Amino acid sequence: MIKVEDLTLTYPSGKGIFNVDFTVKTGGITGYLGPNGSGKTTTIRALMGFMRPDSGICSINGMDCRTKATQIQNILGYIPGEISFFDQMEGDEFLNFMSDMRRTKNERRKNDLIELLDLNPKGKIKKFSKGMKQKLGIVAAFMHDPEILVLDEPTSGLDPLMQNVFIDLVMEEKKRGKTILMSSHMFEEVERTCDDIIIIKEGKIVTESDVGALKKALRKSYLIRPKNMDVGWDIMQNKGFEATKFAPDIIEAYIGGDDVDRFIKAVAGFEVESLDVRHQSLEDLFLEFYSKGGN
Ligand SMILES: Nc1ncnc2c1ncn2[C@@H]1O[C@H](COP(=O)(O)OP(=O)(O)OP(=O)(O)O)[C@@H](O)[C@H]1O
Repeated sequence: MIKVEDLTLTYPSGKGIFNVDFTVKTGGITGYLGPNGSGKTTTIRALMGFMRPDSGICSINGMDCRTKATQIQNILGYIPGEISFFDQMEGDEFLNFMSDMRRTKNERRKNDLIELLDLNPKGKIKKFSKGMKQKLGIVAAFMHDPEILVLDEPTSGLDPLMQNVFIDLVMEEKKRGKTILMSSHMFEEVERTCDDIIIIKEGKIVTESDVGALKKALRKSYLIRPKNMDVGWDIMQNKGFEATKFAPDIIEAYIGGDDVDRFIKAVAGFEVESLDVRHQSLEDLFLEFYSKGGN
């Protein structure tokens, strides 16, 4: 279990994270989303024990991330947001170095991951492309088969094919009962893999929900192109529907499931050139949270 309790960590500039509080339950996978500079990496740095919080505690499987960082390393796989390796090392040398440091050797799993990601780990890391470095980071994080995974934008730099391979890998780990916290800007990857979603903005959590509940909150809207915009607009307003002007000649009306009949009767009251249904996607909802701070 990953537990972050009332965590505040401020930089001298006053930026940072404030009273951040969440739990990733054992066997669960939580997506950690937020705009650039919102505090995802800062939270993860505290979880890794790299930074001392001003207040609050974070723990992994009951071990304090500050004082038990070494013990935690043995059960943890971590992909940093910006991967910086020992550039002079060869890729496979780096993987051996990591295994030696953790005192774990699982050659078979390491080789399976290398094959899965289609990585050639030979050659100096400084000559690796961004995607190759990311793959090397993934192998290093997963090769000791850790029970906890903390992944900071794990698919950045991967091509779409590899992003899919990675998502499948994460799903496989989830089936095997791993506990995963994953920061991301990729809505699709979060939607496909996560049980729970946390959105952070300006250092504060603005929403925390399970994906099922978020999906239930998705609204349906209708795009109506009236023959006469003024007439259509007035009728929608007078009948009290929540509507916006999607385009100069198109009205977007947001209609709850129990209001459809009333809506159809209202639309029958004016001449309509076209009517389309628009399903709000999770991505639309996330973007709303990003821009408004969530409500
Ligand atoms: N080492 C640092 N020293 C001072 N300020 C920092 C430091 N690292 C981050 N910050 C500031 O803290 C805030 C949170 O940054 P953080 O890197 O945690 O955001 P993030 O959500 O991971 O962003 P991104 O999506 O861009 O990776 C930002 O305003 C950033 O400028």
